[in-house]
Amino acid sequence: MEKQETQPKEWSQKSWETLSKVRKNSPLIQCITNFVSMDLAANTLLAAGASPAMLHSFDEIPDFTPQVAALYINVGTLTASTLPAMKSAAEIAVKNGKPWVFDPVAAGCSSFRLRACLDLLLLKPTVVRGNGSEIIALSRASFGDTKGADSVHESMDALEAAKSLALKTGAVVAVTGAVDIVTDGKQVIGARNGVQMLQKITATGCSVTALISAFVAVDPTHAFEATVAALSVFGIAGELGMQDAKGPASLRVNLIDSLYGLDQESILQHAKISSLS
Ligand SMILES: Nc1ncnc2c1ncn2[C@@H]1O[C@H](COP(=O)(O)OP(=O)(O)O)[C@@H](O)[C@H]1O
Ligand SMILES: Cc1ncsc1CCOP(=O)(O)O
Ligand SMILES: [Mg+2]
Repeated sequence: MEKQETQPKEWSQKSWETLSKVRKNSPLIQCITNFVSMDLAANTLLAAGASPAMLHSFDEIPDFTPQVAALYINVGTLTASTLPAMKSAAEIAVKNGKPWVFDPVAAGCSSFRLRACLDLLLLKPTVVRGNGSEIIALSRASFGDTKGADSVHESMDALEAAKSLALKTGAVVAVTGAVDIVTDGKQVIGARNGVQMLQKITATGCSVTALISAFVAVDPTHAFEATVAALSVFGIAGELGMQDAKGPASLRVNLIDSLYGLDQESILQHAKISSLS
């Protein structure tokens, strides 16, 4: 039977329902993430109702990773000594049927980092979320056309790269920017929530990937829909937070407050989700 496409109003309802489920279930999310993002990513998860644990020691992974609802891996401050823990956690998550979500920060920055990201992709992430330059680097398996952790591409420039990466890896692939794109290689959904000022706060990308992990944790059989919902919810929190922000520092505070206080009416009113297929 042909799969029914979710309509725009259903997308916003789905976003609300998934946030409500995160609040109700408070999923435990293991985050192996970079030093810059630890604070904002953990606070994003707490504000959404999830339970973050920034545990990254190789020695703890065999005991701890099987207990989590989802695993989040982010290579932002990658070193040769931190990579084995990431690989081990991903393997254990997959072995235990837990979803894992990958943020390939600055994937195209160096051959070391690109190789590490391509190796992690072989360990079957459920979702990959990056900016335009990161997704293009992974899809072409080439480094160079990038500016560290920041993107030199619009998200829409990475649409074909995202589709091809999704087909190659079997992961749901999300590209953020003015339009957040989510694809499984066939279906493409765009979420147009968010404000440009989010780019002026470090680790907002890392934090929205952490949020995706929590949303996927409570709806693992619908990772695609959960990813769309998380991106839209984070963007709406940014829009509401921007209303009385004076700049990046106050937006950072307001973002967390808005996410914490989001209600059904605000989500249904503000969500801008549509098909790009
Ligand atoms: N031009 C923009 N307009 C609105 N929202 C944006 C814009 N650029 C980025 N965002 C939002 O900022 C957050 C971080 O995305 P992005 O800056 O692409 O990630 P990264 O920090 O990994 O490069 C996402 O929620 C995204 O939707
Ligand atoms: C600045 C920086 N350098 C290494 S990791 C990192 C944080 C990147 O965060 P984001 O990808 O969310 O902008
Ligand atoms: Mg990033």
